[in-house]
Amino acid sequence: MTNMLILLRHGQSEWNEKNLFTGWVDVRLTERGRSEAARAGALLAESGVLPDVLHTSVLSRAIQTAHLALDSADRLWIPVRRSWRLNERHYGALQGLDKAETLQQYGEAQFMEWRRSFDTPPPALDDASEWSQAADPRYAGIDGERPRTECLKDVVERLVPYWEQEILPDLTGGSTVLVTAHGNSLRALVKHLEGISDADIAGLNIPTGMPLVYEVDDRGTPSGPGRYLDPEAAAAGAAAVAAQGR
Ligand SMILES: O=C(O)[C@@H](CO)OP(=O)(O)O
Repeated sequence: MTNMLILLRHGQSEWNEKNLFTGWVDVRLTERGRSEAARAGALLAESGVLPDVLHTSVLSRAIQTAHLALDSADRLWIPVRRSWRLNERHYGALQGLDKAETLQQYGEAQFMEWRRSFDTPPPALDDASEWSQAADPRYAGIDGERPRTECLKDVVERLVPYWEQEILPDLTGGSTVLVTAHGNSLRALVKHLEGISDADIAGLNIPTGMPLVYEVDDRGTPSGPGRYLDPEAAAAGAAAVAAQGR
């Protein structure tokens, strides 16, 4: 049996607009981000890909995106699961820094190593930082696992168990699943789904607010690469993400 999986990065956030490293900082959508999310839901409705269950991160921008998209698709009523395991990659001490200034200060090689290498995390974020999540009640239950920085490899390691134990059973049970998450948590999931190498994943960028659809078999293997419902806009959006900081 084939099962439908929709991946959706949140719409433009306040910190995407300001060009700041975001990670686990809980910023909201901009006006543009809200319309991207609503349009994503309209695309789902037009294509007849209607979600039966939603999995989101615990960050507000992904939750807002899901709500707006499901509202346009008239599917606000579907069951919802939330997990920190779908959160954006924790950006460590880069959280809150301007991308262009960081590029200028540290140079292209270091900047890209932090942004897109598979296994080099940025320096850890101090618990006393104003951008730390140390006192955030939503992470109270995961103290041993709450990161202070993460590379993409760390995200794969915390996300794949959630994919296997929580998302895949919904899919193989016959539900069309919508996952609303983030640029780097979705890069981790796409890497796992499509078997992309540690080196090649550096070149993959996920645009904001663009539904990416997979047909997945009962073992979780997709029939082919993901298909954006609006490929042209998705390519332009991905190029804009790749160019951030420049
Ligand atoms: O700042 C972030 O958390 C991410 C996604 O917005 O940025 P980048 O694309 O640079 O990894």
